[in-house]
Amino acid sequence: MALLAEYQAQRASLIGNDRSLRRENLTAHLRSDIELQADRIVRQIRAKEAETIWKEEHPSIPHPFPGMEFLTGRSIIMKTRLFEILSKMPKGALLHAHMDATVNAGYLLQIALKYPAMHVRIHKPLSLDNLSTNLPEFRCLPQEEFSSLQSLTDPSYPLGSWVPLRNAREYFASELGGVEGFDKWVVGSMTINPSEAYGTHNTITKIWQKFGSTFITSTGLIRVKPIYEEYIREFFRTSIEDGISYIEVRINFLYKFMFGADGQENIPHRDWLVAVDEAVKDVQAEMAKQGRANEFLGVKIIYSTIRFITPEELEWYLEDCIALKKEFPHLIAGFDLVGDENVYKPLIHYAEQLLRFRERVEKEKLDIPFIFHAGETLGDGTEADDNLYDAILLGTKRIGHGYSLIKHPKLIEICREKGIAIEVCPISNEILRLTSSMPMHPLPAVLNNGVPVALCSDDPSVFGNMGLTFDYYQVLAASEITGLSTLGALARDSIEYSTLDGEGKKAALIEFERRWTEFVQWVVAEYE
Ligand SMILES: O=c1[nH]cnc2c1ncn2[C@@H]1O[C@H](CO)[C@@H](O)[C@H]1O
Repeated sequence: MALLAEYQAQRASLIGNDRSLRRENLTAHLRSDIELQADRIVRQIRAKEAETIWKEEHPSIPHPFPGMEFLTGRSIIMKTRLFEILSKMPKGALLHAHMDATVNAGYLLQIALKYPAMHVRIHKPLSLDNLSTNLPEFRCLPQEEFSSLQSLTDPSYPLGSWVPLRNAREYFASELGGVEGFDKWVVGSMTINPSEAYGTHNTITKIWQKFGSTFITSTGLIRVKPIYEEYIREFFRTSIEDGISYIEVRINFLYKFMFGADGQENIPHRDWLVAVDEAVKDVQAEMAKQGRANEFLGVKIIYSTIRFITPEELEWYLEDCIALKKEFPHLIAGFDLVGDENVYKPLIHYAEQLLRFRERVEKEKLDIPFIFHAGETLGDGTEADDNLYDAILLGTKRIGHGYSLIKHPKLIEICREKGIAIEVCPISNEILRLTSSMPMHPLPAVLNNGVPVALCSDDPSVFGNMGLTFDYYQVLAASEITGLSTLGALARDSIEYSTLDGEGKKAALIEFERRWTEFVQWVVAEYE
């Protein structure tokens, strides 16, 4: 018996020692009694739901489990109490999202339908068999080019001709579902559905083909000034409703102009920034009117372009970024290169331009850190994986995705010591087929090696993970140890590792603590 008692003591000590290194326990001393109580309640609810709703039969979801494939499990997630709780949780900052993929696709279509200048065309006849691959192309036309065609689907439709969006919708063939069929077709072209992610496109290469096509379609609608203005307001409002109080959003500046309401493609980048500035002010004013001013602390932009351009072209974008920073110092937070790392150019391809940019930025005392996507791959020693070396050597402030970081002990050490936070996008990684479900995601390994992490949604309109609640849910549901306190630590880190400056960051952290306390009190009052 003494033998076993001694073993038990050793066991408890080892577990205690190991657990003490986990992220949430590094700040355990800061936890209030009420937070501990809320954390315990949430654990009980999670355990109960794992045994009930996640074990029940659901029509068309044969083998549910917590942390399962998001697109299949989404309807179950939304019925859980855990989801209800997390949707009320203050999330801190959203540090990784692509602007073009932040507003519900159906809502975007509704905005676009207000503009008679918006047209649509196709190049192949539409049929029930090709609805998911025969994609709509949208464009805002100048008045003199408006078309009077009625239908995209009539046999007399001249393929490749523009049809006013409203007509195309109203006269969409009834065999293809009429108006409702049109909406489904358009929304389907801007989103990924479960049979694509887990069936027809179930490889990284194939899902990226589908994923890339959603941007081609949605950009046609979004890159129109009046639509953009409404779009970004909706993004900010829905984020706030989800408990996000500050945003660093990546805007893709690849196209040099946006279309104006008059159908002319002549709106330069500086006007895109003016639009963001105005939207932030308007939404802040709305919030102030509701007595909720402190729930929305603002938005910054991570200037992005796509990693298929030439190094010479990159020079233009870097100059453009510097010019915008000088005119809008409060808006430009950093610089990034985006797009599929597995197929496009690695960072090393642009090293010379990036190094010169860094030197120049330092000399002119401009604050434009690199905030690079890197290691969003399953590769081990591939160019995409090696991007992690270059991102770190080039001085990246944070790493977007860093999915393959876990294979690099030295880089983990550097991230931990230098405080390079990883923007982890759990649902994005699963839908883009890096992992088949949350229990297989490397997040706990990264986190428990002391690397700071901010949870992010990446492309919520394409994946259906609007806000941050779904990503937090997947992380919480897939663990036995991660608790509400861990999520609180992650939310706090999203502010800590943002580009907010000293005073701004301090204020944001104070406000977060106020909301966090209110939240844990609510959990206890409501669910005890
Ligand atoms: O997870 C991602 N990794 C890399 N690039 C991405 C990701 N999500 C979106 N984009 C890229 O951002 C652009 C839209 O602004 C798109 O070109 C898309 O490929």
